[in-house]
Amino acid sequence: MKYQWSEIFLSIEGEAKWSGHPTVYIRFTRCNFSCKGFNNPDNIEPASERALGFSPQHINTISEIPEISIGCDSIYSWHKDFRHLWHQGDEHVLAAEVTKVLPSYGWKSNTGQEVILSLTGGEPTLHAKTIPHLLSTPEFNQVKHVLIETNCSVPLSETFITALDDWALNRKGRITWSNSPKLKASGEPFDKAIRPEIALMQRRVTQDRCIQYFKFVCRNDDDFQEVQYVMEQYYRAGIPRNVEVYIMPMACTEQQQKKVMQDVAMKCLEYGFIYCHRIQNTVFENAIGK
Ligand SMILES: Nc1nc2[nH]cc(C(=O)O)c2c(=O)[nH]1
Ligand code: SF4
Ligand SMILES: [Mg+2]
Repeated sequence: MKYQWSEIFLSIEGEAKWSGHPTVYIRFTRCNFSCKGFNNPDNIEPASERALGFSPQHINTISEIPEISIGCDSIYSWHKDFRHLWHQGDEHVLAAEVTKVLPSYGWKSNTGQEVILSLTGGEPTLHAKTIPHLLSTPEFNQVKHVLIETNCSVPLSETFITALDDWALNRKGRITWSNSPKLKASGEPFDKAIRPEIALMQRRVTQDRCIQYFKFVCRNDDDFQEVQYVMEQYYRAGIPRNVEVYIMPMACTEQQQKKVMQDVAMKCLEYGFIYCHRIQNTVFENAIGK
């Protein structure tokens, strides 16, 4: 099967439940959203040279991309102007790239710590038809924990869920659904962004093999109120009220994160949500490949 990705890297998980855990990321290409509203009060076109501070055409490899500070910080994985930087190949080519970045101890360290395989993007569920085949490739025999970093807005097929469930049962593995539904501030329309039936579908992966949480990007009280409203829609549809809800400061850069993190942390205490720092911003300046 054919795969298309923009980067593969090893880092510590920077966000939410598995923060700090060793993780290999496959950043797939394409997204169904563009999230132009993030960190963009002046409504600048995020793919323009004015917003980026550089022209994508002049970039030859992904590591040359400077810090992105407006819009989606993963724009290079889905915007057509970055297409020349993408990679493609079959599952063996992709798995070989993953193996290159894996720590010398492989998928499990001597202390028993598992390396998470994070499928991110872009929107990784747009590749759902090919993901089960990828997970069954022999190079991934030792993978025990797959994290799907999704915006929870792309319908999931019965076939995909069954395949993930079979993989988890046979492998004694786990699937984490890391959901980042987009609020109004992202610029995406509510009815496209908030799809409780998709979150419910995720839970059809057998319960003891399935972890699910929600993670929202906030900067002010309006955003927190919207999270409350949005979660109510998920609860009504059948998502249990004890599901973990994380709030991340709206920030592409560490500077932006620093500016709002204290307010966001205090609001988390007020509303009863879990504060979620973007560790990769603080530790690695949100650099590409970290
Ligand atoms: N360290 C690190 N953690 C992450 N968690 C989610 C990420 C993403 O961009 O999907 C990400 C990322 O890009 N880097
Ligand atoms: S859904 Fe995620 S990857 Fe897609 S544009 Fe929005 S922030 Fe970027
Ligand atoms: Mg990132």
